[in-house]
Amino acid sequence: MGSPTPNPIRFADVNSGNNGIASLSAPENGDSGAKVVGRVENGVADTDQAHEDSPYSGNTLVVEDRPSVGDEDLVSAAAPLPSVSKSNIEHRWSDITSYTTKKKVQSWFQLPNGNWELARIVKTAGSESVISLPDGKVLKVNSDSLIPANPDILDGVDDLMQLSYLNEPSVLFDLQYRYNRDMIYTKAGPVLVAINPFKKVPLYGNNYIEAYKNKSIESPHVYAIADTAIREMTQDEVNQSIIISGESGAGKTETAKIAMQYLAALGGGSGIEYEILKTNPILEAFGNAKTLRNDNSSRFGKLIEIHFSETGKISGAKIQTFLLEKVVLVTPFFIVLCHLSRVVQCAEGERSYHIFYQLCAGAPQKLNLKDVNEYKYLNQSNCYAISGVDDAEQFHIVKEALDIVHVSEEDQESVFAMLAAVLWLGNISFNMIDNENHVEAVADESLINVAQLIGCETVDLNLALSTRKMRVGHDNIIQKLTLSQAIDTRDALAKSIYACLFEWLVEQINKSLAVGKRRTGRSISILDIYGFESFGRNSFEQFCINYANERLQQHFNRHLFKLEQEEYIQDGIDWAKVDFDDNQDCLNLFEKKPLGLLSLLDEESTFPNGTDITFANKLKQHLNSNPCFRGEREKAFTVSHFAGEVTYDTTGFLEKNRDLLHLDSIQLLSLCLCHLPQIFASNMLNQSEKTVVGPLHKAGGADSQKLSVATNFKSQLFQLMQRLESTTPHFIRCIKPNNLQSPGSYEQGLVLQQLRCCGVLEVVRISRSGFPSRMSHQKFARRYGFLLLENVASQDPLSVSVAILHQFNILPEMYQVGYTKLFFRTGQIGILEDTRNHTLHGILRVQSCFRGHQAQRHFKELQRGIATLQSFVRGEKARQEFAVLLQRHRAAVVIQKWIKGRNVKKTFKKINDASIVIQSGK
Ligand SMILES: Nc1ncnc2c1ncn2[C@@H]1O[C@H](COP(=O)(O)OP(=O)(O)OP(=O)(O)O)[C@@H](O)[C@H]1O
Repeated sequence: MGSPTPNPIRFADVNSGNNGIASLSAPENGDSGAKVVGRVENGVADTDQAHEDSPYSGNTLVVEDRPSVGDEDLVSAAAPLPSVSKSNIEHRWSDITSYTTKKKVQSWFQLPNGNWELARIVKTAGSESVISLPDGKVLKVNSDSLIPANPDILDGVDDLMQLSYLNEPSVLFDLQYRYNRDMIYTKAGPVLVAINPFKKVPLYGNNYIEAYKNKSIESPHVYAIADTAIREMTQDEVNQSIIISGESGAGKTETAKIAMQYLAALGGGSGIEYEILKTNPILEAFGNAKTLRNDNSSRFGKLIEIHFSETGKISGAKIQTFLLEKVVLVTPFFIVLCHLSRVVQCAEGERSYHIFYQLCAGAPQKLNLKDVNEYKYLNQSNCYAISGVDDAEQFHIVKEALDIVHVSEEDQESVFAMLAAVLWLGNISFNMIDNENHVEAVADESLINVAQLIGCETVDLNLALSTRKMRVGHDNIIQKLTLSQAIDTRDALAKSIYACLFEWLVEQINKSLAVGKRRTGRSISILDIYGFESFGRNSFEQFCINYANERLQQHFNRHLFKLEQEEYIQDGIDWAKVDFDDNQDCLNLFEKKPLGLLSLLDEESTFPNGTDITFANKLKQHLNSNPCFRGEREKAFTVSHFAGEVTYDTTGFLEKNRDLLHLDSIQLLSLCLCHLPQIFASNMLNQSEKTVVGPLHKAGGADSQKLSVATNFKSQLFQLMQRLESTTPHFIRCIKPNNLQSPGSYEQGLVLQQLRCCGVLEVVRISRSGFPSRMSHQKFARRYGFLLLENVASQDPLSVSVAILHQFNILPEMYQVGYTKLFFRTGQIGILEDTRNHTLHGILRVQSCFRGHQAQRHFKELQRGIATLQSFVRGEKARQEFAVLLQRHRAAVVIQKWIKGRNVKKTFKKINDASIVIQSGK
């Protein structure tokens, strides 16, 4: 757990000698260290959005939608690689061999900062390899520290199962590759992985809903999951569930809303879908708060069951909530796992539930409310506002939503009065009245306001806060409280009022959404539940949450196993060879009676002298031999969960588990004139009566007793699991890419930790232990048939497929031949794929040589032809020119002849004339 530890490896500068090769010593623990992947390219974004109703949804950027990268011809194909990592989790699903180094394929190498870098293997000698990194560094490393990377063609595949090498860095890289291109959804076999973009991405809205409905888009999406759920519900007549998990801020609530949006769009028409969507602002106002991890953190888990009519239209819905932190009240369909300490105190930089701030900003006049910083319950954390959120505006949205779910104006006024009473309760202070530290409440405006708001006398309120009725034998005595007891009582009252109010509101919402008369029993449930938690200090809350996750994980494992099994049986193959790791041992550690964690906790909680230390000792005494348990020093113990080891500090376990209700406070509420406090009191009394016969019942005790928190939690969890068991589940795992809630940043260590915690890597592992790669006979024959040495053109695809398997000596235990498909163990297709690629490369080379040769010959012929042609042309041209010249020459000669003749004639005539003159003697 936790972030990965960097390797203790040394980097040397390439130029600092050693032949330009930096030497690395392998990490001593054999762990290849931290995680990650490079190749970051920025995405962009814009959208019409699914999130308009959440003001907490972060910044908006302009983004282009890009198609998903995928090759339908790609298959899962990994070489048979042994594990390099000695770390527990790595070891279980790594598959690395010397294959990588032998073939000099590109590999992942872990840098000292924990990130993974793509490395090219330059040379391998013995157990060492020389690699070159993208930044030009050349390093000598232990070959075992290299993990094979996938060929480029597999970059960004939309199902992790398509990766040839299913190792952690490859999974991380694939998710990062897609995340950088705003493709936030990726499949991991049957599971959808959703990475929180922390910005609006153009993947939602009516056009997308239409496209998924018409199947014109196939890339992974919450819409696709919701669509499958609707289809399977209608076709198989089986209820469906969409189970969304992830850590705080990972995007569960947004994902649940996106799924609801799709269901509402497809099953809408009656108008009830609008009401269902409008429950979100109410639940968020009362159940969400700003925490350091998320500005809009749901402090409760919820199950929304959406019912459908025969015609596929939504006919109603029912909401169950699971508030975080401790069970206060339990009804058949309602777990309030809520310590609600946030109502009375919250950490620096965090806020209490949104509704308090919204009320102060939106309706101060009506209830004569002061500024938020005037209320002690709100001003201890120095945090009043959330950037980009207008609390007054939100208040109006909540009021509007309350109208829509038919909470009357009068009831709304009462709700706000209860909230104001909680705020004023925090301002009640106490005065010392004797020297035994006994106190009574100061009769100031706070006391008067609370009394007025809940409808009781100030004297009664004072008595309820500063005294406690005790029953000793048959006598009732009144005990005065000390300052700390009075403060505890006041805070407990505030928390109870808030918890009851939340419960009452959910009840009203459920009444309004009540399943229509024409009930078919068909439903789709969306479970938005807190994921596995492991912090520096883990307390009772993490204990309950992780126990719940352990149960959900078992549900998840079994379902996946079942799916695999069904496919194998359908195709008639021997599925008994699939290994399957169950987390039953860990669940036994929690649930076993009488020596399980929960039973021992309950037992110790019943002892008046039981303390957190005696509880821790008891655990160590009885459970030390359990392989899933380890006693730690002092009050701590460690549990080996499916997602890793978690060390719990037992401080506060007993007190939180006992969760006593004070009868005085309940009686006060029952005597109030206002109707809500009366309802709250009767609910609490009913509850305590129902559970009074539990193991914690103390005969004659003064306090109302009930089942322990852990026991209640367990029984509610069983109910929830029973409900989920009867549905076909669809899993969505939300991942938070960074802790800064900032778009574009992808912290590999953080992502890896979550992938492990939410079992995504485990899905991959489970699938790998079966026959994860599968291909139809036709496709297999088409893809690899050309590799066969003999001519198989006339044979059927199955015979061709078998011939291929024989030719490549694939061991019988590595594949199964089904009726329609071939099933392969991990890595087998990789070998074929490699041969196919090499052969294709070879063919390409031969083709290119042949084509080159042909082209050369053709070129030479052309050249010769051109030379001949040129010589003809030139000769003809010369001849023509010569002819012209000759003609001219001849013409010149003729001209010359004539000129010369004429000249001679002229001369002759002159001489002749002269001769005649001379002869005549004149
Ligand atoms: N698909 C999404 N598109 C855009 N923004 C998202 C998306 N999913 C989550 N976000 C952002 O992340 C924030 C936290 O998400 P969300 O409240 O759903 O987390 P969560 O897992 O329910 O946390 P918590 O357990 O604390 O309630 C949202 O307020 C929103 O800004």
